[in-house]
Amino acid sequence: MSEVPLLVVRPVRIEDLGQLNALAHLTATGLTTLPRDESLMEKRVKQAVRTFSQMEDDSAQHELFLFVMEEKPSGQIVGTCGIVPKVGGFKPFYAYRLGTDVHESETLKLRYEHKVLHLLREHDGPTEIGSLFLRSEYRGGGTGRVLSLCRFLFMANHPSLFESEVIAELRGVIDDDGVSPFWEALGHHFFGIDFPNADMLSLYNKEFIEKLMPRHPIYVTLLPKEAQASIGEVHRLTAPARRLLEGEGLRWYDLVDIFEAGPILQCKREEIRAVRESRVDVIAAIDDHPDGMGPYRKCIATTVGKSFLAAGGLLYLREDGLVLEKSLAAALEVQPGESVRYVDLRAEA
Ligand SMILES: NC(=[NH2+])NCCC[C@H](N)C(=O)O
Repeated sequence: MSEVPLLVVRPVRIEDLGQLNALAHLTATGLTTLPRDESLMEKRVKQAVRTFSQMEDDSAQHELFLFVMEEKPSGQIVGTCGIVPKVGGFKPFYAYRLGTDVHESETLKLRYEHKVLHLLREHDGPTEIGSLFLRSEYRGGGTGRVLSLCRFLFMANHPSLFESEVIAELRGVIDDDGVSPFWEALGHHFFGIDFPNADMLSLYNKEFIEKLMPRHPIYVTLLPKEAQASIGEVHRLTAPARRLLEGEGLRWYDLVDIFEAGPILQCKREEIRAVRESRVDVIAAIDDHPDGMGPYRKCIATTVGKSFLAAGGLLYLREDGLVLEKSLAAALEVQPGESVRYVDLRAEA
């Protein structure tokens, strides 16, 4: 069989640690699911390995599903993505809710609508799709979409493991030196440290947030213009992720990050396009010269009962089921008679 490189998403393993640490060094400041800190990375990977091994156990606390994208046959890890089945719990999940307060005076005939940030502490939180990272050489051509969409196929396979609401916290406006206008205007006065430090510390322990965050709502008009303008806006490198998630049905309503005011997108799990439109069908044949309608470019994943594997690839539709090319079937480790879950990749040509 020809060895065409293929990219497959699979659950993280403890042996991936070294490669994940190397990957984290390619990010500017690290990501929640890919911290630039070896001990924290190890903790995350162990949490994820445990979570995958306890999927069948309803009483277990499922902390983190972390996936890696592996290039076959080289074994190189080129990207990661993750899902936190539930945020909040023992430690609350913090966010600012942007509300409107109306102030009106009959005497002066004045009416003001003030934007106000209210601190939210959520113990019974939603499912969060975590940060996604893909090596720059692999970006484009739909690979990032596979990494993002496979999380929704995984959720569709295991709905009972996830909350009915799904959120994504997107990176807010920060410049190349790690300076966030919102943090400078607000957090910095209360925490006394710079944004990258506070961001990193919050991954370990959120006690300081509880103790040091301003206790009162914040009137947005009192913040400098640049900080006001950054509320709900994303970092320029996060703009493609925002478009992708909005295309899947996630929307920004009124929640933002408490440190840098990046938007928190929300959607009901069942209303996410890739969850709603994904289908499970049986594999009729594995053939390099398939008949049937197609090919169709899909994000394809194994279904329940098999270890989770996902890839982007071509599918052909026949009356008796799907036809997959050999390399794709080999990557997904599937045989005729088994089923796969798939959804349109929606990648631009
Ligand atoms: N950019 C940040 N690190 N913000 C602080 C953490 C906020 C996050 N929503 C949490 O509760 O964990």
